[in-house]
Amino acid sequence: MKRDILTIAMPKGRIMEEAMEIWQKARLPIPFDLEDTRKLILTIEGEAVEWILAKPMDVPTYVEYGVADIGIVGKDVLMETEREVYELLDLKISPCRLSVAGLPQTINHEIVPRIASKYPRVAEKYFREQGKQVEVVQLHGSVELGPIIGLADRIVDIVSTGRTLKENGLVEMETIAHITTRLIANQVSYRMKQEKIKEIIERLSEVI
Ligand SMILES: Nc1ncnc2c1ncn2[C@@H]1O[C@H](COP(=O)(O)OP(=O)(O)OP(=O)(O)O)[C@@H](O)[C@H]1O
Ligand SMILES: O=P(O)(O)OC[C@H]1O[C@H](OP(=O)(O)OP(=O)(O)O)[C@H](O)[C@@H]1O
Repeated sequence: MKRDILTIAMPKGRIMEEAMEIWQKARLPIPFDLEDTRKLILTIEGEAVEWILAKPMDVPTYVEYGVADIGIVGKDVLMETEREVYELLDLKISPCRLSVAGLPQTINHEIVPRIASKYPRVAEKYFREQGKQVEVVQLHGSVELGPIIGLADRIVDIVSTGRTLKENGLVEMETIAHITTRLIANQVSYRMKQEKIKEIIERLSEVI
């Protein structure tokens, strides 16, 4: 942890685009060279702030280990990674849901159905709590392929507009959780850098 600098873990991709909008509205500083850069650590002139550009699934890891003081991350990732971090604020951006989906009207002949997912822990926990035994196969993307190519009976994945399911002939069967993006903090940073972090929370709260 850097004493005098607040380090923010920002996920590259769709969350960053929306997060930048509320960051701007909240009059919080943003690095200039964000659009066209391969840099992974960005500083802001005149501000005691730096951004780490991270893969979404890695954001809670950086924050738990204290290499980032705060982070922006989807609730889906928090549920999957189960990291020891404080969840401070619901930014209410990138809304979607984590759902079970599959081919319509399939009769499950398998005693232990196979579930493909980018979220193996969430999937296992969900079916276990239902008293159902399943085999979970982890994929890293294009999860909707699973049932179509015969790898899995069902999937557990993000659904937003439903377009990906529809265009691949799948239907949403059960909703596991409604998801939005959260502001998280390292537990020690939250105490040591309370003033800076509280100011960010206040400013963001005004524009959410
Ligand atoms: N289709 C979607 N619509 C809205 N929000 C989404 C959608 N898909 C994912 N999200 C939310 O945005 C977060 C980041 O998604 P994104 O697609 O940028 O990353 P990713 O595909 O998990 O990461 P990567 O492909 O870089 O490993 C997810 O964790 C989820 O909270
Ligand atoms: O309901 P929709 O609006 O169609 O959105 C859902 C899709 O968006 C995400 O995929 P992403 O674009 O991140 O690609 P991925 O398959 O590589 O994860 C998610 O995994 C679904 O596939």
